[in-house]
Amino acid sequence: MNILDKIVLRKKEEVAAAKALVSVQDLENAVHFKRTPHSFKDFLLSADRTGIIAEFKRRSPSKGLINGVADVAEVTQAYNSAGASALSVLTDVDFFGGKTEDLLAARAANNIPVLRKDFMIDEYQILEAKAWGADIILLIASILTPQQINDFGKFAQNLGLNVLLEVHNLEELERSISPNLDAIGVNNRNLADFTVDIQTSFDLVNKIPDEFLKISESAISNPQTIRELKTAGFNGFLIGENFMKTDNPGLAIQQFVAEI
Ligand SMILES: O=P(O)(O)OC[C@@H](O)[C@@H](O)c1c[nH]c2ccccc12
Repeated sequence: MNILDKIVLRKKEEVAAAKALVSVQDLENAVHFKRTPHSFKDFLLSADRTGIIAEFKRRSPSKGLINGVADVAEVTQAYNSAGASALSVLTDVDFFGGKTEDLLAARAANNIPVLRKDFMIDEYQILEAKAWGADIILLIASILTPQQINDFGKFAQNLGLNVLLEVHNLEELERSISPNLDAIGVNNRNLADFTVDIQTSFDLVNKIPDEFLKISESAISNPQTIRELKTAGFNGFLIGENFMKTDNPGLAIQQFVAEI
């Protein structure tokens, strides 16, 4: 069993436990449930912003502890001030050290799109994302059937949420394309074995239909890479560790942006 299989198994238990504690009605009654989500596209393509989706990530299965002290409101506000187009906040507890409160805190502190970064396997989690104030959800092709991607995408868009589909190879991309998506992200990290290769993005960019926003995800640590990815056709760049591993992620993004 690879790490992704383990995460999904644990996620099923977590979702079952959450459902027993908080009803769908409770989620629908949350204040954020009524807010209109920001448009991912507007912020990604805005000339005033950088296209960077800056991630708050405490730890990961591949890297272990990345940052045990960072404050989510402080860091996400600094990401925002430096020109991030969106924020990505991990809500997975057991493998990434995230929590619901992190998403709520990032939402409260910022007026730009926030991605709920988690392993979505059930519509209930999409309702949670909406109730917690997220604007974007992630669907990971390698853990979902094409039918689920289509259904979850439609369900999320009906709630006004933006949908980011993550793929890692051509086969996943071709089988997962659906009209109910806003953006397609190429993950440079293979979640099954953690190998990283930025070339994955360059190989797949021209296979993504132009109606979707194009995002390159993971292992980006160099401003020069952003320029190359832009030239290749990418609109967005998901960056976590490169900022989070420093003792001042806000300063790290500021210096990075100055060099783009
Ligand atoms: O920290 P990095 O290498 O900059 O990567 C960020 C982001 O792409 C990565 O955290 C990620 C991409 N897809 C995911 C799915 C689940 C959890 C995490 C991820």
